[in-house]
Amino acid sequence: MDALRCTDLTWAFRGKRAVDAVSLALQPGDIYGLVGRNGAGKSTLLKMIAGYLAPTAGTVEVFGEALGPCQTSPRIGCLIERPAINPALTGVQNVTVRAIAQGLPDPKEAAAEAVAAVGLGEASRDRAKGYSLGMKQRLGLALALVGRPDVLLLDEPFNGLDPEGVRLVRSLLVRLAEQRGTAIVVSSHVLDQLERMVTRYGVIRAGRLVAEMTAEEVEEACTDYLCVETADGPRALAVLERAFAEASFTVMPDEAIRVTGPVDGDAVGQALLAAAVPVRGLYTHTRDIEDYFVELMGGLGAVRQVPAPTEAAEGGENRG
Ligand SMILES: Nc1ncnc2c1ncn2[C@@H]1O[C@H](COP(=O)(O)OP(=O)(O)OP(=O)(O)O)[C@@H](O)[C@H]1O
Repeated sequence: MDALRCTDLTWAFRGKRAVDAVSLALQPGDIYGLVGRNGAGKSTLLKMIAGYLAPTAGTVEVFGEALGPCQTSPRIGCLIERPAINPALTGVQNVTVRAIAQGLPDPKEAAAEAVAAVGLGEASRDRAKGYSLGMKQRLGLALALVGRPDVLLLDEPFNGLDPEGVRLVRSLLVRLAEQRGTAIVVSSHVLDQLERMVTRYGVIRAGRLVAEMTAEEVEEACTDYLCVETADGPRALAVLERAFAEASFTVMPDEAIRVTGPVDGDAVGQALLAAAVPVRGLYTHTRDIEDYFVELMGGLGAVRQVPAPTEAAEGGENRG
């Protein structure tokens, strides 16, 4: 069963669709990266799923249970825009209040677990009014995590975090997905951070989900060619052309050979070694993921395009 399913989710304001018939589904353990330019509609989409904003049209289901407009689910934890923090309380008190509001059996223990997970440390006993941006962000994450939600919605979770915090949060999210099966939707402009944890991507452009792809598909799309550097270019080329008939080869002015097509680096190395061709270098040239997504946000490449919205969403009434 899907942990989260959105169908034709739409939010229109003064005739403009900030989110336009977005449908997506997450299995337990999925980490879904939402990518899009400023104003593309990522936060608005997350707010509707979280129950902060009533959709103009469309539905949200959590483990098969439909949520009404602006209905929050105890199975969803979220960090969207600025977290609601009481500055007069300490960090751990803020999280305890949230745990009590959720009716958790042992709110203090649940709060302690959440603040420990985000590495708030000693600061958790200080009043939140003195918190830095990064500490507020960690506290916001602890608020999202308390009660061990099955679905996490995180809007720019790396904002304000120092490099250590970024690493901690990233590995925490991967652990939650892998060990607890938490389904996570994460929007971020920090693409190289997303790249290290996301299992699937969704690209939002002008409110529409224009493309979806797996992490493997992105990796493949970002892998341009294999570069072989040898002292004997002509002989290396002859060996490779014989061994890999389906690949294409380009000899560069410095005699390096660029190989594109269905070829594995190890196999190339072994073929050259077997033919006693000395190899000086063998590496895969990859395109920067940021370049890839910038291109994608402006124009589609060879990825699975998401079909246009259904008629029901096109004519949807405001539910809120
Ligand atoms: N309360 C609101 N009233 C009117 N328009 C809004 C409101 N909230 C968002 N919008 C509009 O909806 C569109 C999507 O905004 P949203 O904040 O969801 O984008 P985003 O992808 O999260 O952007 P960013 O990356 O900058 O955070 C924008 O054009 C924005 O101006």
